[in-house]
Amino acid sequence: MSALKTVSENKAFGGVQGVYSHASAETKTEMTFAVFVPEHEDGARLPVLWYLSGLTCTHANVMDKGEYRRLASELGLIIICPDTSPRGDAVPDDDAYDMGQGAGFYVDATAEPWAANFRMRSYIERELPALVANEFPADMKRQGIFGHSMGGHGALTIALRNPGRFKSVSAFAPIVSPINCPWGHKALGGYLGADQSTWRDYDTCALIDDGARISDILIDQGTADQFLEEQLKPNLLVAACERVAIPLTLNMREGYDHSYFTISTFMDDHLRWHAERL
Ligand SMILES: N[C@@H](CCC(=O)N[C@@H](CS)C(=O)NCC(=O)O)C(=O)O
Repeated sequence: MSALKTVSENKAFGGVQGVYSHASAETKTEMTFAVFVPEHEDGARLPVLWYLSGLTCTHANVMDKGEYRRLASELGLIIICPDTSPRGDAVPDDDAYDMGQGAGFYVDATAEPWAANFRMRSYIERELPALVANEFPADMKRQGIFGHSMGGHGALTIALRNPGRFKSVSAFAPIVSPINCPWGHKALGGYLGADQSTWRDYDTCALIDDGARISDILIDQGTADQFLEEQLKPNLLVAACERVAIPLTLNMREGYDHSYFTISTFMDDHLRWHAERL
C-alpha cells in the first residue's frame, strides 16, 4: 500500500497539479506537499525541481501564486513544493511568525522544545526525496533546487551540503547569512542553541567560507524588498562567492518587493536556468 495520500489532483496545462500527504518519520507528523507533473510519455522520467518556501508559507503559496505551471509543462519539469515546518496541535509553536510552525528554517533542531519534530533538514534531504523517487516519474539524477527568502536559504544550504546531487541552484530574495541577521539569530539560536559554531552548517556564506562549493548561482532580488537591508544582505553572498570564484548572477530588480508578485514575474527566468542545467 502506498505511503502517500492524495489530497487533490487537478489537470493543468496538460499535466497534473497534485497535493499529497504522508506520515513523516522525521517530523512525526502528517506532512503535506504539492507536486506538478507535466504531461509525459508512459515510462518517461522527468527532471525534478524542488521549491522551498519562505516564512509563514505552506506548500500552497507558490502553488497558488508562483505561476510556474505553463512553463514547467513546456520544459517538462516536475515541481515539488514542500511545507515549511511540521504542524499540528501537538507540535510546539511560537506566537511570532518567524519561529515554530511555518518557520522551520530547514534545520534539524537540537534544542528543546523543537528537537522532536523540527527535522526539516532530514525531511527535505532524505525522507521526501525517497518518497518522491518511489511515487512519481522522477529522474533523481536530474535534480535542481530553488526557493524564496527562508526557502532560498534552504535551497542554497542544502545544495552546498549535498555536492553532486543538485545540478542547478537559484533563489528569490534569499536569506544568505542567518549568522548575520535577526531572523537567523532567533531561529538558529532557538533551534540549535547559543553555540554559533553549530550554526555554520546552516549559513550559506559560512558553508562557502568553510569549503563547500557549487557550480553557479542565480538570484533575483527586488530593490524595494522590505527585508533587504536588515535580513537578506545579498552583498554578503557576493563577497563570499568572489572570495572563492563561484559564479553568481545577482539581478537587482528595481522597484520589486518581497512578495509573490516579484516571484511570479521572474519565475520563468528561474525555470529556464534550471532546465538548461538539468
Ligand atoms: N508576515 C510577515 C512577512 C512574512 C513574509 O513576507 N513571508 C514571505 C516569505 S519570507 C511569504 O512568502 N509570505 C507568504 C505570501 O506572500 O504568500 C510580515 O507581515 O512582516
